[in-house]
Amino acid sequence: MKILVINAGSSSLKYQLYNMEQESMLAKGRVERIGFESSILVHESMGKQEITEVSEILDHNVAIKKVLDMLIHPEHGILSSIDEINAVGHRVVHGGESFSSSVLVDAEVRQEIRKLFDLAPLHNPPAMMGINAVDANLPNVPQTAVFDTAFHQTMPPESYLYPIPKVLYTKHKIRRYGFHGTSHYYVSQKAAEYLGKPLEDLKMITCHIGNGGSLTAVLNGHSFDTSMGMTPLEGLMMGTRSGDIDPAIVPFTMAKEDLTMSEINSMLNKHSGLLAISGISSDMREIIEGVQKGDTNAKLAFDMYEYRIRKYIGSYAAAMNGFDVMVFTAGVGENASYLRKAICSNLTYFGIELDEQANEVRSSEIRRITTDQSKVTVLVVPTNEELVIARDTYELVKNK
Ligand SMILES: Nc1ncnc2c1ncn2[C@@H]1O[C@H](COP(=O)(O)OP(=O)(O)O)[C@@H](O)[C@H]1O
Ligand SMILES: CC(=O)OP(=O)(O)O
Ligand SMILES: [Mg+2]
Repeated sequence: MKILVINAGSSSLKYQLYNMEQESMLAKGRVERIGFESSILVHESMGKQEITEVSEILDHNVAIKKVLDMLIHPEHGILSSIDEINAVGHRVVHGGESFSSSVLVDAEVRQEIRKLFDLAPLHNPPAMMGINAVDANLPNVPQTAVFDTAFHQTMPPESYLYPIPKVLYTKHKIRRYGFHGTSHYYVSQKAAEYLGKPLEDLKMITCHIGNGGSLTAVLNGHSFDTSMGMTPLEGLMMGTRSGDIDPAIVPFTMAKEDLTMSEINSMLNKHSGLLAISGISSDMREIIEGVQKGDTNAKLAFDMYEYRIRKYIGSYAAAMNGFDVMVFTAGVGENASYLRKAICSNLTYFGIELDEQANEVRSSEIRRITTDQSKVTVLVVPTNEELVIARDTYELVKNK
């Protein structure tokens, strides 16, 4: 069975094609700058050369059409016909309280995803566009929705409620949902498997640090608390997102700077975080380069970023009354040994003893970066959200 996995963003679309019998990836790629004149499609079929195509891709419908054309391209493709695609799985960021597991997309599911546009204006509309685009181009193929929020539906009310009037929860569902759940789920499973211990017996902190970042306290295999909130803005300092700030800053700044709601939203989501403090970039690679060159703004940005991660680790240690395992994952977590070292070197109170040599190893494999004596085991676990989406999709469609 062949499954296409789609992760649609507002102006981008990432995809992977899987053969589920072997769980092997057949092709992957991304479309960037959808809606612009010069959109970019980067495609790679396994065993063939990567190809980059620049053209005008005005919407997600055209993007999907281009991806399908590329999959059957005589030179760069991997399929002889698009009829070989048996199902399509979508990453849907916000599932609200309606979904605690992945589902087949039907009319009801569509309506629920649409209802959640309000809560995830940057993420759910493009996912819906992706679903509609697949409908238009592959009308008879079953589609599934895999939610970032699903794994976090096990959080207890003391974790997910905000201390504000309760009517806001009952009326508008204002609460913590948490995101990157597919990744937190995957890496926690992998970590337990690697250590040969039942996940149910472990207290784990998973650190998904990419462009967006979140930490999760995984208690006995379930999400107990997580740093992102009603939206993916809360929690850690991120590439361009502020993370936690005093909520009073919002009305204060709106008044002082005469900003609209959409302007303040854009400021906190797109013009804050590493980018704002460093004045250089939202990309951790460039921040670390800046630090190493002696740039003081880059250093301040790095220190704030690291300190805020460490504070969350401390609070989740308190939340679970200790922890046995900590996992680093996603673009920054998997690659930035410099950041991992800064974090771990300042957590010796918890009995973390970094193995500096192991920390510097570059690999795409799961690995331990603490010594044998370390009280807490720290691992680097490459995440694979697309594989989880493919597996869930396979489970949902295989007997249909
Ligand atoms: N070698 C590296 N060192 C430090 N940071 C890196 C490295 N490689 C990638 N990154 C960081 O990973 C981030 C992207 O992470 P990723 O998980 O792919 O994000 P997203 O899925 O949110 O787009 C980049 O912004 C970059 O800062
Ligand atoms: C939910 C979220 O923040 O996703 P990403 O990290 O991909 O932006
Ligand atoms: Mg990501």
